[in-house]
Order: sequence, then structure tokens, then C-alpha cells
Amino acid sequence: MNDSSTPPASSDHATETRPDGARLQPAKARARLEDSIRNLLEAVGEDPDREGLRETPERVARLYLDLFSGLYEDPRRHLEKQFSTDGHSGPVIVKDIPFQSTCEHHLLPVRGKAAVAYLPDGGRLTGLSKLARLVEGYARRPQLQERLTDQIVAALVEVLRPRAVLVMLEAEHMCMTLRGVRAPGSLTVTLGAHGLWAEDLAARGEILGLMKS
Ligand SMILES: Nc1nc2c(ncn2[C@@H]2O[C@H](COP(=O)(O)OP(=O)(O)OP(=O)(O)O)[C@@H](O)[C@H]2O)c(=O)[nH]1
Ligand SMILES: [Zn+2]
Repeated sequence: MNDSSTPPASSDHATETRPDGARLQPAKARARLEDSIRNLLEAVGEDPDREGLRETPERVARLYLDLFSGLYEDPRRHLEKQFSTDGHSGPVIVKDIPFQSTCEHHLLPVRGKAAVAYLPDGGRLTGLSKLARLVEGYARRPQLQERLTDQIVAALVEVLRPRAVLVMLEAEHMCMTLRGVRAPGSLTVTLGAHGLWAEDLAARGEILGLMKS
């Protein structure tokens, strides 16, 4: 593989800020999370100082920092390392990428599989593992499946400038299986497309077929 002559995307991608410009700080978040979990235990009538719960706020704070670690990175940075295509002009598809997310309405797990495809523009390729890292970075946040799909598409478009992108996510939402409507086994499928695969349904169908095969 050759080093790309393409300049990397903006280094602003390495850190992310809230819309108000404040930097997200995991250390501060951890202390606040611990307090919040303690409050939650008290609110449900538990004693956070009893032996079994004493370390729970700290454990759960760590858990949430892990589940929401995508809030502390800009996943677009994973696409910055690029290679030349060496003439390859066909689609690149990585499928069966497992992901774990959190439904932003109920803070319950969402687990699924992603398939990510792009059609290089003749100049830029990214590492295959970077597609899975991109999915993970956006999944590890409070999310909607539709937004997660769109963010993955937008990142690929912005950084790789490919001729086409297609992203398909299939996921089980625990908020639909453990509670509420209780529909275990139900799967939500979302699709995001850009460029040729948004415009040409026959071309999109061919890629979808490969994603599902
Ligand atoms: N569109 C979309 N909806 C989601 C996602 N995750 C969870 N939901 C839905 O968000 C909705 C929230 O609905 P509400 O009526 O405010 O909450 P609720 O009373 O707990 O809803 P029920 O789950 O129907 O009991 C539910 O229909 C969930 O199924 C997602 O990723 N995308
Ligand atoms: Zn939910």
C-alpha cells in the first residue's frame, strides 16, 4: 500500500467540542456521574452506603464513560489515514460489523450489525478497520439509529469524498424488547445513501444485494 498524496483531513477532527464550544472532559464527567448514580439509588429508596452498593456509583460511572466514549472523540479522525487506490475503482464493502449503542430515549442498549460501503473516487482509500472504528465512535453515544446511520454516511462523504456511500444498520433495541411494547427479536433496519447509490436505484440494489449475501 502506498502513502496517499492526499492531505489528511483537518486535525480539528482529533478532538470534539460541544455545540457551545466547551470541551468534553471525561474526568469531570466521572465525578458527576458518581454523584448522579448515588442520587439515583437514593431516589429508588436504596441505601447507597450498604455493602453491596458501596462501589456501585464508581463502577457505573466507569460503565457510562465506556458506553459514551464516543462523546470524547471525533470519529472522523479514523478516516484521516488514507492510501492511494492503485487504480481500484470498484466498491469497498465491510459488513457484519457488530456495534453496541445506547438508545437516547431510554438509555437502554441497542445492539446490531453495520454494513458500510463506499465507491472510491479514484484517489482515496481508507483502512478497512477504520470503517468499523467509525461506526463504533458514533455508536458509543446516546443515539437514534437514524442519526447514527446519517453520521456514518456524512463522515465518509466529508473525509473520503467518494463517488457513493451506502450504510445499512440492523439493530435490536432493548427498549422494545425488555419493556414497553415487548417485541423481542424485532429488528430495526436503517439505510443511508449518498452520491451514485442515492440516485441510481439499480446500482444501490446491487450493493445492497452484496451487503445481504
Ligand atoms: N426513530 C427512532 N425511535 C427510537 C429509537 N430508539 C428508541 N426509539 C423510540 O422512541 C420512542 C419514544 O416514545 P415515547 O412515547 O416518548 O416513550 P415511551 O412511552 O417509553 O414509548 P414506548 O416504547 O412505546 O413505551 C419509542 O417509540 C421508541 O421505540 C431510534 O433509534 N429511532
Ligand atoms: Zn429506547
